[in-house]
Amino acid sequence: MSSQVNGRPTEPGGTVKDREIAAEQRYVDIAYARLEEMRADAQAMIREGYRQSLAGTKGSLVDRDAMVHQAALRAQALDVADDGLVFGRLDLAPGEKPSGEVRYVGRIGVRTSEHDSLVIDWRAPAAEDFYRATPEDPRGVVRRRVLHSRGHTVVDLEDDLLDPDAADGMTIVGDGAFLASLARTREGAMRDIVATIQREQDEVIRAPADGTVLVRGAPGTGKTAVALHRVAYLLFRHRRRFGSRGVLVVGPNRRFTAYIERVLPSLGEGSATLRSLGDLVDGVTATVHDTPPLAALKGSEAMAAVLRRAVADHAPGAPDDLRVVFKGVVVSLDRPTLDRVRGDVHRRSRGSVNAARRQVAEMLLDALWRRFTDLGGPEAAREAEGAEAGLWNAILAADGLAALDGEPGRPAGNGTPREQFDARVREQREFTDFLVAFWPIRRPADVLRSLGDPARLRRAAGRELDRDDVARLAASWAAPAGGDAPFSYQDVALIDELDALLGSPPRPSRRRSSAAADDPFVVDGVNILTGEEVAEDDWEPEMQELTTSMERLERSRRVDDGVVEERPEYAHIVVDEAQDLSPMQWRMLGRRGRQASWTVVEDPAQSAWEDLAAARTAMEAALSGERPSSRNRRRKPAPRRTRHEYELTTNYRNSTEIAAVSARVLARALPEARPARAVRSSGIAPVVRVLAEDGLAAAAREAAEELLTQVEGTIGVIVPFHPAEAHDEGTIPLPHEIASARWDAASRERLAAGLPDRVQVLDVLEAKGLEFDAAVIAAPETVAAQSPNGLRVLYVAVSRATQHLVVLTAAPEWEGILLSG
Ligand SMILES: Nc1ncnc2c1ncn2[C@@H]1O[C@H](COP(=O)(O)OP(=O)(O)OP(=O)(O)O)[C@@H](O)[C@H]1O
Repeated sequence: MSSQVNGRPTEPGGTVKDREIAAEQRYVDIAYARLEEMRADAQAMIREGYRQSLAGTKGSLVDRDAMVHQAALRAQALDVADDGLVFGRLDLAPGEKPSGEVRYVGRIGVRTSEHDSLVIDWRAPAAEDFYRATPEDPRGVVRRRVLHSRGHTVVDLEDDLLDPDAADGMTIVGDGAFLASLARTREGAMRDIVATIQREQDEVIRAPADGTVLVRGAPGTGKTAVALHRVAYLLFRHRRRFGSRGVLVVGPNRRFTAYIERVLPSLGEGSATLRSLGDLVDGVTATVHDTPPLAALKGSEAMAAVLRRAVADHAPGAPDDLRVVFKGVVVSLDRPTLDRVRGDVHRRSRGSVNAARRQVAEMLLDALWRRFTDLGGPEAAREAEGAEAGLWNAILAADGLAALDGEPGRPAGNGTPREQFDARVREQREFTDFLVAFWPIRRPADVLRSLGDPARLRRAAGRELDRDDVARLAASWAAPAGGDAPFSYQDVALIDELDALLGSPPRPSRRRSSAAADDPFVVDGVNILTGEEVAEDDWEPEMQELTTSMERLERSRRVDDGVVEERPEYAHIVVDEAQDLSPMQWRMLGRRGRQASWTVVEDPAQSAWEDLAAARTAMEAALSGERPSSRNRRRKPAPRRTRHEYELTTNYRNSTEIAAVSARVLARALPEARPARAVRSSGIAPVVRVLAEDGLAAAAREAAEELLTQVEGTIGVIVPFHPAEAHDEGTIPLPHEIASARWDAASRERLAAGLPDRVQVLDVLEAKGLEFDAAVIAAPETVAAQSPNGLRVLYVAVSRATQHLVVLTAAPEWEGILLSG
């Protein structure tokens, strides 16, 4: 970036820069005054909306809803623009206007009451030059000026002279404020970068809205920042398309989503949905990470087939014989027959097991009828009925009473013998009770937990899992004493897969009780075949029309008893840290974006994933809108949608000193990879301390305390991952497992006890995507040995800090590895 310093005093009490700042302040004041008027207009509109609602007609309620909603959005956008409304100015080369046009760029567009532009929205086409112009390609821009403000006050300026030949008498001021802004203190939450978006970043932000935008870049190159600004851009430019069907932003974990959650609102966008991979399924929350080997197992696509078989197994507690009586004949189905019925239903029911109870009822009746005819059918029934009537008549005669009416064995009622059979069997409570127990409505989370039973998991394992796999998986889902096993991030994708296999139960709806009064499948007010609630006559359909759009949305996403009623689909999905998604997680995302366009940002060098190729195949399937299927695993690749690929090359996070350390780790992890270019030197050398293994935790705390006196912002203490996975007795833990066992939750809590909030103690997997002013890395040797891609995990850890890096190791060779390569 070219800039010239020019701060010479010109007159008493002021510099050139002061004068320029004062001039810009006058303009900014005018823009704020107009913003205030626009705010007053929006408030007036909200009041008008409520006034109309008092008129009370149905039509006016709908109008009110729309008007208040629009006005509230507007008021919200105007509020976020309040801080740093104007941040850029472009002076264009003389063209139609002899002195050249001046454009101001800001967080939102502001026009005068006569509709002349005062400030251009940063996402508008006219603002593009602000981010794209360079001295090599000035695009008609002579001078680009960045205004740094605090609240409504302009505090600094920085100019780039892009076309010196056209800069006739123009003042150029600046002192590297951009680089200075990179060194600013981090406050624990990510901030927007609208004022300083760089050209290569802007190209990604404004990339075409269709197909897939794939962005790669090393740590700190702004991938996350760019992805979020792209969301704001897409919602601004294609509001109708993306605003109505929604944009989903997915991050790796909750710590990360908390870190980035302020960026979109600060850009005036509250409408995108931000979720971590652990919260994508309504009603389920991941609270733990699996160890890398267990995550690899749970995340592999083979689990799709395992889960399909698990769903086809009998439900826990399902009865294994059915007995009904027809005309005195006991007809029963044994376990093998019931298994056959179950298998047939699963083969025929397409993707909605929970909705298949009607089919089950029909197939059970078929099987019962076959069994009945095998037993002699109507003939046997006649005989049985005859014997029964004979017995009764004998009893009656003994009491001196008349014999029973009717001929034994004659069909009672109408219809064919089969129809009569069906009607009689259906009426029997034994049959309906059996149906409910044999084919219960199953909740995905329960099915997953049921696989904590090794015998059940073994039945589902097929060739996909060996004995060891079964034991490890079952142990992770088995209920510990006093509760349920917590769900992990990978479990959530499995639950979503199960949800897709089970399908929603038939939608509860209401109908008139009179229609259902004599229906034998209505048990306790619910039709057990359709799931319909049979209501009394108090249902008022007109009430539905009085709900607002928000209430309708709420209801459509309602979670009913743990069964996800409706999985939302989005128009655009942003996936951050995409290199770490497992195939099963890609399948989960794919279900939410079959028609979506995508922005995928990743750094393969930071991937903890072992089988990246399998994850790539699953990613391609998700991006192409392919319907994932476990039956048809050798699927034809779907036609690829348009793809735009970008690479970001400048590291805005790390000082050059820290970047050198991370480049050394990268060279070991992936010798062929290229590190990004860091642009800011801090003069602060990274530190490596060699200590005894058992002194590492105490040293980490000491280092954090020391750093508290050196930086004003955040400090991350990044420790090895603690293996939560249960070990079989007799298994000898590997040395790194012994070492990492020191970093369990209790020791981490001890480490953090009493330290201020700006110190965070977290494990290497949680550190992904985060940023701190100072980072303390404990035991790099353990991190590197913990998983096959441990060096890449370490690469993530050492690239988190902006200013200070302190590494504590018990392995002396790591001093050389990190400091001299
Ligand atoms: N153009 C820019 N102007 C100012 N700051 C920027 C710019 N681009 C990026 N940054 C800052 O650099 C830091 C790193 O950005 P970000 O977290 O988006 O990088 P990343 O590529 O996603 O990193 P990682 O791969 O480690 O997750 C953030 O503090 C971000 O605000």
